[in-house]
Amino acid sequence: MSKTEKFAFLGDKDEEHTIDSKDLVTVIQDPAGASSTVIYVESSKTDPAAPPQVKLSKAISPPPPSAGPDFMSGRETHVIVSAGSGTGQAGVFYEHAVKPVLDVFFHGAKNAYQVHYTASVMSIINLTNDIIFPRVNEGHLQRIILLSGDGGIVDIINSLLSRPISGSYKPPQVFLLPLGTANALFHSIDIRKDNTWGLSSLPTDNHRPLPIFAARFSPGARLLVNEAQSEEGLPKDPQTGQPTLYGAVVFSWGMHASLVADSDTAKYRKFGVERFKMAATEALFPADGSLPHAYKAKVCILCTSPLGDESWRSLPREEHMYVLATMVSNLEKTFTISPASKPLDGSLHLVHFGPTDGNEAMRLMGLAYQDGKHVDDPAVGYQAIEGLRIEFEGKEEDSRWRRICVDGKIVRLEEKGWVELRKVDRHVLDVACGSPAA
Ligand SMILES: Nc1ncnc2c1ncn2[C@@H]1O[C@H](COP(=O)(O)OP(=O)(O)OP(=O)(O)O)[C@@H](O)[C@H]1O
Repeated sequence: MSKTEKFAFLGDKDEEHTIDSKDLVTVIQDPAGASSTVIYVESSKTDPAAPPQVKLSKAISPPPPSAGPDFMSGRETHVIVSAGSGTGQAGVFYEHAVKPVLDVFFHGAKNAYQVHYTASVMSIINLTNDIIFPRVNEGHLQRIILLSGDGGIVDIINSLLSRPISGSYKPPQVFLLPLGTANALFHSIDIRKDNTWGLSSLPTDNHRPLPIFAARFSPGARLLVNEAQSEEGLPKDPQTGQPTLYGAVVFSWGMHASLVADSDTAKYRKFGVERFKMAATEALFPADGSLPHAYKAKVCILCTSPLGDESWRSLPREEHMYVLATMVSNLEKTFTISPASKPLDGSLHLVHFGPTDGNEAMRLMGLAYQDGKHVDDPAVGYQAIEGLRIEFEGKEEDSRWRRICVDGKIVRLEEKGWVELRKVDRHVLDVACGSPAA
C-alpha cells in the first residue's frame, strides 16, 4: 500500500470523509446490515512515539466491509495490558484504542472479553499458568491480545511449555500490539506496515505458528530479577528436568547481553529504545579509557551433515565481543540484525565478531541500522545455524561477563557453566501476521 493511498467513505449525514489508508483499522458491518462503522486511527501530531487514538465513523457507502459482523465469535478473548512494558503506555493505548475497537467488534456485548492488567513481573506467567494453559490444554480456542514488548510473549511461551501438553491442546492465537521498547517480534513478522500499532491485524484471520528455540543451562544458572538485585532458579523442562528457557527472538552473550542487562532499570527504561544505545556507549567506552571487555569462553556451532549426523564446531577464536543468535530479522524497527531471516521462517542465524575498540563496535552496529549491512563487513561472521553452545570453562572470574540474554531475560552462569541453544520443533502458539500459512 503506497504512502499516498487514500480511503474515502460517505458518512451517515452524507458528508464525505477521506483518510490515509495507513490509518485504517477496518470497516465493520453493523449487525442490522444497513450501515457500517469505519475504524481508523489518528496519530499524535506532536509526539511520534505516542500511541495513536482510535476514531469511529458511521458510514453509509464505504467499500464492502473488511469483516463481517460475527468474526470474533468462537474464541475466548483475553486482553493483556502490560503496565511495565516500554515507557508505560499500554494502559492508555488500551483505553483510547483497543477498548473502543473491541467494543465495536463485539457490538458492546458485556463480558465478551477479559482484560488483565499486569501488577508484577509474575502477572503474565500466572495468568497463563492458571487460566490460559488449562483451557487450551482442554482444547478450548483462545485469542490473546497482547499489549507488551517481547517479554510478554516469552512469558507466555515458557508458561505454556512448563507442563506436559495434552493431545487436545489448541495453540492460542496471539495478536501482538507493540507496547514494549524494542518489539523485535512485531517488527519482524509481516504484519501490515501501517500506522495502527497492530490494530489492523485484529480482524484478520492470518495466523502462523511461532518458531521457538530452547536454551538449556548448566545446573547452577540463575535468572536475574528485580534489576539484578535478586536471582531465581530457572524453570525446569517437564520432560528432561533441565533448567530451560524458551524464546522466539534472541539469544546472546557478550556485548548485546550486557547492554540489555545493564539498561533494564527504571533509570534507563524511561528513555525508550535509546536506552540500548546509552548502555552500549557506557560499555564500549569505559570511564578509565580502557578497551571494552574481551569476553572469554569456548563457543561452538551445531552442524548437521546431509545424513542428519550432528557435530559441534568451535568458532576460531577464544575471545569474543558479540555472539548473538536470532530467529527474527529486526531487533528494533530499524535495527536489522539478520537480513536473511524471513518472517516466521524458523531459521536461526548467528551474528558474531571478536574483541575490538568502541568506535569499531559502534561502526559495525551502525551498519545494522542501514538495512543490515553489517553482515557484509569482513569483521562480522554471519550464518544460519542449528544450535550454539557456550562453555565458560572457568575463563571468566567476574560474573558480569557470564550473563546470557534470552529474549530480554538475563541468566547468569557459573564459572564453569555452559548453555546450549537449539531450535525446537513444537507448535505452542500462533501469531497474527500479514500472510496466511504457506
Ligand atoms: N505492573 C508491573 N510491575 C512490574 N513489572 C512489570 C509490570 N508489568 C510488566 N512488568 C514487567 O516488565 C517487563 C516488560 O517487558 P516487555 O518485554 O514487555 O517490555 P520491554 O522490555 O519494554 O520491551 P522489549 O522487550 O520489546 O524491548 C517484563 O519483565 C514484565 O514482566
